[in-house]
Amino acid sequence: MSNNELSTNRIMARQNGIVQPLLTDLYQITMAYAYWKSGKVNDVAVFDLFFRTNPFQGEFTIFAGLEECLKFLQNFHYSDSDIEYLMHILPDNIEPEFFAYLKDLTCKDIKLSAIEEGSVVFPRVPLLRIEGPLIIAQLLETTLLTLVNFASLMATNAARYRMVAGKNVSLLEFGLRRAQGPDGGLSASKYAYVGGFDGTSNVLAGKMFNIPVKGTHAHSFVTSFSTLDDITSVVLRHADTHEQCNILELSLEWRRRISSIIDVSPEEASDGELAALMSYAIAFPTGFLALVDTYDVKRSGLLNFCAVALALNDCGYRAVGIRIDSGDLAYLSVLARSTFEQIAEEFKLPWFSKLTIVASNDINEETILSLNEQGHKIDCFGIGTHLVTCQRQPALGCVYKLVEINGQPRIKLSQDVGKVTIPGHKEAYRLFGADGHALIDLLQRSSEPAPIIGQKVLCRHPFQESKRAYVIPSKVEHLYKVYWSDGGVCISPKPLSQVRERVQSSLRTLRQDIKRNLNPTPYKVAVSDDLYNFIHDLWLQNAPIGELS
Ligand SMILES: Nc1ncnc2c1ncn2[C@@H]1O[C@H](COP(=O)(O)OP(=O)(O)OP(=O)(O)O)[C@@H](O)[C@H]1O
Ligand SMILES: O=P(O)(O)OC[C@H]1O[C@H](OP(=O)(O)OP(=O)(O)O)[C@H](O)[C@@H]1O
Ligand SMILES: O=C(O)c1cccnc1
Ligand SMILES: [Mg+2]
Repeated sequence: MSNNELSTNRIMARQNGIVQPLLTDLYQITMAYAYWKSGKVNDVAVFDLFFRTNPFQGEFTIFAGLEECLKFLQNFHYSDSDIEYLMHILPDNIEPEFFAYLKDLTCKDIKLSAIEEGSVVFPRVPLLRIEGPLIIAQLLETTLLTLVNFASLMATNAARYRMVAGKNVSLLEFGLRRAQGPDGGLSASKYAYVGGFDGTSNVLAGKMFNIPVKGTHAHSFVTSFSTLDDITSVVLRHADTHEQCNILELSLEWRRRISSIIDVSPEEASDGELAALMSYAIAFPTGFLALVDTYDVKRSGLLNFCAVALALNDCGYRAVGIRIDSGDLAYLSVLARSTFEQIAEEFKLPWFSKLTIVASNDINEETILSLNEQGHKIDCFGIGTHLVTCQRQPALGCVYKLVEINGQPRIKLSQDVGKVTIPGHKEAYRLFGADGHALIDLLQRSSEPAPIIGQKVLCRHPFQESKRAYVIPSKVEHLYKVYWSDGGVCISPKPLSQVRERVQSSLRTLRQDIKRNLNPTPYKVAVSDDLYNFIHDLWLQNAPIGELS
């Protein structure tokens, strides 16, 4: 086995067990029977998978889910129990030979071309092109859509959070408890990472996808302690000397000493909270990151945290930081940072001023933008609900449309021009300007020669005759590669970390005005002159001529 095959096997090894041929809509199977019955077994189809509108009122989308689509093709097979179940639910008149046909079905005759996973993509440009026997290509529709739609929506959402947060802030995904069920939660963690998050609290996602797992602790850990008597073990060995340190005595002493600096009386601070933080510090002396908003950040949490952090320092350990999960996150983060700076200055501990401040609590894109405007000192956002449920737009509208059958183009007409499909077997090219930015995506008929660097190309709006422009590309990127043919994967999927890097490098090719949050400029998607005429001839051929009476 070659290295390439080995790495393909490693990456392709795991897929969520519910992704299987029956994870589809019933109509795919009933259509398959009707196709089979009407002698269409040898028909060859081309389907395009694309979306019509970018999500989140934005002007770009991140394409994700390709690796899972390839795993699905690789594993596509109806088991005996699948066939039994289908026999049970389909009408009695279904011919038994159809089930024998299904039993042997695999994706060996399918060819899948796709844009690279992690790329920025735009409306109407197919993300996937599926060619092969009509019946099997049809049977793939729903599963491919469910694998691409949520993955791309999540990756786009995460990339948008990354853009507003900036590259110096760390982003953690905390959404499992709020996600659309266990599968939604698992996919959300995976594609949040692809979109630019740094880690997840979801342990299974960490194991399955090799994503860094991170976290702090919950309020329950603090509220489970009521008094200082609740702490049974107070001893921590010094990191270097291994001498025993009494964390309780040290923390109480520090709390008394720093209370005047912070201007909070130790009597106001919660002893239960101090007991909890000391216990956490003893359990994780090298990873002490404490939740400080259980009672009152200013009057209790910060004082208790700093006392325990200084006690840990006496034992040779450096605390990591705090998490704030309620209140005014701008104000409280600034307050926390200035407290850390005061202590750093007073006790000549420069690292204390750099302690990490994590913020969480119903954060969304707008909250981050607003916090940026106000000024804050947050190093890390922990984000759950809005991220994983894509609350601002809960679905991406990818569709799967037949564009060619047995070499003949197919068009789906609609009163809504935006919904008319672009027929035929096509290629997509991204044309870049001299400054390195992507200028336009161009769809052409596959029979046309590719655009050439330095040569003028006429780019036309697919439906509005007067909208056209000449483009002289400085670089031309052919967007499709064949990822699956002859029953196997042709290009090894990249590790997730590389797909994540691809997202950022692909986003860098977009002009800033296309990426901005408010009223972004649309990116242009065009068709060649040849494809334009092809669409419109076919449109006229297929649109019935009405009669006025
Ligand atoms: N400075 C800020 N600017 C804008 N939004 C903020 C700021 N600070 C916090 N928020 C957001 O405001 C909301 C505050 O939530 P909420 O009204 O539930 O208050 P809370 O602080 O969680 O109260 P509680 O103590 O009851 O938990 C959250 O969505 C939070 O992300
Ligand atoms: O707010 P999200 O973006 O969804 O982030 C995850 C939230 O989950 C946790 O607590 P949880 O919300 O379960 O309880 P709490 O609101 O009482 O802290 C955590 O403290 C965050 O607040
Ligand atoms: O680790 C955390 O702080 C965390 C994890 C999940 C949800 N909220 C917070
Ligand atoms: Mg909450």
